[in-house]
Amino acid sequence: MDDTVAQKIVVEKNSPRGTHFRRAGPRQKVYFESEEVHACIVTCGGLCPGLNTVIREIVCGLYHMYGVHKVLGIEGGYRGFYARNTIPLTPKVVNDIHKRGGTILGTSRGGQDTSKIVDSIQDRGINQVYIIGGDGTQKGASVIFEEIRRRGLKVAVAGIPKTIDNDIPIIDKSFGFDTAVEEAQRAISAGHIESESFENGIGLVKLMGRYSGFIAMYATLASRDVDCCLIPESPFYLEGPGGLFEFIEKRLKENGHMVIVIAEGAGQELVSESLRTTDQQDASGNKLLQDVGLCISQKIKDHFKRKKMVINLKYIDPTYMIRAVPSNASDNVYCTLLAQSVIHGTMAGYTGFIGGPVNGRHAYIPFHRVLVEKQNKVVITDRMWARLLSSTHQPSFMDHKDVMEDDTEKVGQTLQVNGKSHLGTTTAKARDTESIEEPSKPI
Ligand SMILES: Nc1ncnc2c1ncn2[C@@H]1O[C@H](COP(=O)(O)OP(=O)(O)OP(=O)(O)O)[C@@H](O)[C@H]1O
Ligand SMILES: O=P(O)(O)OC[C@H]1O[C@](O)(CO)[C@@H](O)[C@@H]1O
Repeated sequence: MDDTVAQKIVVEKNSPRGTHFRRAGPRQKVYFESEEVHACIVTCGGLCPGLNTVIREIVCGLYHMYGVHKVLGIEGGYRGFYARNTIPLTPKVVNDIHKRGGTILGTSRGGQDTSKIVDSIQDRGINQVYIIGGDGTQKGASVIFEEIRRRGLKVAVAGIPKTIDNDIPIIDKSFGFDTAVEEAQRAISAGHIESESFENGIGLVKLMGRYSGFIAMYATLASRDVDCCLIPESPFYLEGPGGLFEFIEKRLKENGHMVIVIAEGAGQELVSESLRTTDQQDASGNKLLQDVGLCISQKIKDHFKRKKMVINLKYIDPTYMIRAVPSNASDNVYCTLLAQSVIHGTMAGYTGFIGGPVNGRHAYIPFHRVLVEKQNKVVITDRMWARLLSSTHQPSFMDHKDVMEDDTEKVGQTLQVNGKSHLGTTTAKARDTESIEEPSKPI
């Protein structure tokens, strides 16, 4: 391991930075030293509350804590490295950006040409690259890191995980998630008010969550207005005993109205063949999902029409309203911690890692560790889902399908779900900070 890029500075034992680094051992008492740090920041993938806050804190942290004055913003995602302009970022430029949603840099999907990206990094004399984005983005970051290593460049690459769906593995939580849950409640509240105001009113609210139902689950638990929450991890069925239609009839009879929350990736198998376009992908190769909310709305309407029962169903899709809002107070604090932790890691000479909290402690996790892990998902035999079921009293739909097999380690644990016992599984993910390997130093 060559530390030529690092200048050895002994950190004051009692300084906050000293405390921060002591946890991970003496090698971290080494700061990044090149002639001059020249950093760049890029955001890729979908929007997420808090993107601007992270950008702001990287710029201000580098400037104020490390005297770094050269920070470039790459416009429009990965392709911006070679196809767009750059924006010089200073504390003055970014001062107020955390109050706005979106990203001042712009973002995109697709357009990952590693060779051209690294050429651009090399040509511009950049020696620190901060990459903010979801799992696709971090795969791209890992490839960029490998190419930089192959070329023998003294450039640090650091990833800041972003996904509103909260499905990045290993880390405790992704930024923007709290804000998304809070904003989702506004939509749920609208659905509740609409449903209450009409005879047999049904508010159907679609929330984000392509493969994991965290937003739907937490928004349901937080709001208490939801009668039924449907997520990708919990298959459900419509007709017959224990099915969704039967439950809707029961709730309408009892209360005269109800609210259903559905995550965008739930019940995709119920979307009719004609609507399904399995081969369609976005520019990054992600499968495009059909609007399950619209589809289920129609199926509910058809069902009650057949039964000659009048219902008033209001479908609410707040997807982009939720993603586009500025981050709330707790996410702003969290974004600050994330950004500072990552720049400390990079200035300490680390590269090829994503930064994030693991069991409440900030960790630097090598790209290869994150990329081999499966997406974080709601475990429907875990306590949180059981809590939701007992809060909504919805059917578990477990009569119909067996509990989804999860390839995480199974721990014998019996849970009461809808009055029935089920063998529980808990996620035994690599959550132990000690087990996380050290990321590399720039060569
Ligand atoms: N396997 C991969 N290898 C290299 N680059 C990738 C890979 N997958 C995605 N990318 C690139 O990463 C960028 C973002 O990817 P993607 O659109 O999948 O969003 P994401 O980072 O997963 O965020 P979100 O959670 O919002 O979907 C794109 O520019 C895409 O080309
Ligand atoms: O419409 P876009 O911008 O491609 O993004 C949609 C996707 O992005 C996410 O918000 C984050 O991955 C998903 O929940 C959603 O399916």
